[in-house]
Formats: sequence, structure tokens, C-alpha cells
Amino acid sequence: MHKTQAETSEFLSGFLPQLENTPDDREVVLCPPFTDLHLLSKSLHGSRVRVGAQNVHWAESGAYTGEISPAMLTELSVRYVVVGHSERREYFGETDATVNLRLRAAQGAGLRPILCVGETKQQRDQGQIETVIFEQLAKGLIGVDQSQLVIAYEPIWAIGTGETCEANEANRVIGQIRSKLDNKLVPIQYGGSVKPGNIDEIMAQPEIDGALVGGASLEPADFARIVNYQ
Ligand SMILES: O=C[C@H](O)COP(=O)(O)O
Repeated sequence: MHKTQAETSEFLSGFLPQLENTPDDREVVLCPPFTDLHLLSKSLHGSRVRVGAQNVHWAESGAYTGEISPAMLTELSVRYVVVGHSERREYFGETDATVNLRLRAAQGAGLRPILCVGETKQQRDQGQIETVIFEQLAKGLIGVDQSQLVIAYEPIWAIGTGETCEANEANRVIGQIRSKLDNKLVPIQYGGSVKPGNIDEIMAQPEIDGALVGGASLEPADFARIVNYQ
């Protein structure tokens, strides 16, 4: 829940010029609040930056006050949608079952969902990393087309805390996630306190295909440095 439309416009003015020398292999997606989607879609038309949303409901339409349907997003040229972020699971009652409904509805409308999975600190300390994540995958991915999917491994204890998962540990867990997938080519991102100072090491890991960036994406220079990792 960051940035009004005015703030988003200001962000773009600072960010887009810094993509002039960005290598072609980088796919850049901005996932703002719903209220910024129209502005972003218009402003980014013809650019290399794609637009994503932060959530989507599974129904086509109906009496679901406060929710947003897949078609409402695709009409705005939205291509991606984050599903099952840990904040949605923790604060808004998301379960693996509702995550699954959202993933399937998103794909049914032509959106490419970014499924977030990850463990709490307590689960990690109790040696339950794989147990937790494999269950999130098993329940979340029922009936989901893995050729139109992105996964983000986000250890909850590393989100917004400044405490980053060591790059080699993130690489190990992401390898475990990949071992459970039918399609080994699903892009798997790491998320959790990604910053200009650690992006190079994170992206040097063989299993890590990208990053889901929160706080550091709010500053144009920081996010551009992350996109332009070495
Ligand atoms: O939504 C963003 C991710 O949860 C990561 O957030 P962060 O980079 O602020 O830790």
C-alpha cells in the first residue's frame, strides 16, 4: 500500500530513464496498488516494463464488495498478478485453497500469476521449511498451468525486516521448490529484503531466476540498480 498516482508518476520520471542500458534479458514488472494500474498502463504503453497487480478475486463478477476480478485487470493491460503474498495470508485470511482459486481464475483470464510461498522464523527454527513450502505448493498448484506461472520464495522473516536470507540458502530452498514442480522451467524468484547491496550475489545463484522486491522498489535509483544487477 505504497504510492498515490502523483507519487507513481514521480517514481516513473526517475526510474524509466535509468533503464536505457538495461540488458534485454531483464523482464521488469511493476505491481502497484489497484488505484495506480490505469495510470501505469497508460504511462508504460510501448515500454519494456510490464504491469502487475497485487491480488485478484476468483469470481468473474458478482457481490464481492471490495474485490477485483481478473477481467478488470486484463482490461487495464495487466499481465501479472501476485497471489498468496504472506501479508495476504497473515492479515486477510488467505488460505492455500483461496490461493488456488485465485491462481486458476487468473490463468483462465490470461494473467500470469506470481505465487508467493515461504516459511515463518518459527517454522524455520523447527526444521519445517520444506514441509511448509511443499504443502503450500501441493495445495496451491492443483489444476494450475505451470507453463504460465512464476513462483516467489519469500521467507516471511526476511520480508521488510532488513534480514536477508543468505543467498546460498535461498538458492538451496529454491532448488527444493523446483524439485517439486512438473515444469522445471518455472521462473522462481527470491523475495525478502532485496537491496542494491545484495542483488548481485542473489542473482549469481544458479537456481534463482529473479527477485520480488518490496521496500527497495519504492526508490527509483535503488530499484534501477536492482534491475541493472551485474
Ligand atoms: O512484497 C514484497 C516482498 O514481500 C519483499 O518485501 P521487502 O523487499 O520489503 O522485504
